[in-house]
Amino acid sequence: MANELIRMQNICKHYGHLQALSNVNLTVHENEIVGLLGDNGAGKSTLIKALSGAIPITSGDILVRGKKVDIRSTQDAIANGIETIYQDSALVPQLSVARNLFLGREPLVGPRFFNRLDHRKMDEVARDLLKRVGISKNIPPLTQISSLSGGERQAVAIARAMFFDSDLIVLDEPTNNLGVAETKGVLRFVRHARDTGHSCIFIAHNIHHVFQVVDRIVVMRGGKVVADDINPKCSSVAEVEQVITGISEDDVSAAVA
Ligand SMILES: Nc1ncnc2c1ncn2[C@@H]1O[C@H](COP(=O)(O)OP(=O)(O)OP(=O)(O)O)[C@@H](O)[C@H]1O
Repeated sequence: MANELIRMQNICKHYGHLQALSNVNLTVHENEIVGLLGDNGAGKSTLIKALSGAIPITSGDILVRGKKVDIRSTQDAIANGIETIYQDSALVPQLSVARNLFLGREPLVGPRFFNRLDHRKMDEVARDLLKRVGISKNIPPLTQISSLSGGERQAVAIARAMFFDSDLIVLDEPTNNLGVAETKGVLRFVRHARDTGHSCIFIAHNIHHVFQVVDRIVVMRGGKVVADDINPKCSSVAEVEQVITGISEDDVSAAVA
């Protein structure tokens, strides 16, 4: 088993009286893709938001490579090697692909106080990166994000996480609303991310997509982890669906009879 990268330990989150997470434990190893599944309201997004610094947790610990860390903001998460890509990817539609790849971390040239954005470097890196993730053909780095398809946008967001060498890339519903070819592209990038030494947490409602890429499946229900070691190679989609809903085929037959 590879080394442990991230450990979320006894995580609790209350929204007022509602307990969205109760004593959740989640571990991700180096070079591992973990699929996080659960029905609506199971607590997946809350857990991921806690890991990415978007919301504070009520109690619990987050450890990176065995060391306790304090993640209170997106910057804290990024500094700890955790990059989260949401459904809408947090890209700026009016800016180019190259600018979006460097958003908030743009390289500068020129003397201090008189420096300016290093467009040439951004273009060079963007061209190389797009080629590496396989979307260079029709997309020059100066293309505006607004003219890209959903899948291409996801690819740019994943490329950004890979370029900044995030240890963990969290993908929240990356295949939602995507066509067949675009979905294939995103799944390919996820595999590519693992093959180049990154780990991923992959959240999706479409279990078939999850089965295609992940090494291990974790299931949440009612704010708790109810299974954390499902091997997609040894389980069927129907079995995992049962774990997600907590309802067995026998229960369904009995209710219908
Ligand atoms: N900002 C909030 N304020 C109050 N309650 C919230 C808030 N965000 C989420 N919740 C509640 O916390 C619980 C877990 O929600 P969460 O969004 O984490 O579930 P999820 O598994 O991501 O669901 P989905 O797949 O529908 O996105 C739900 O009961 C939800 O209503």
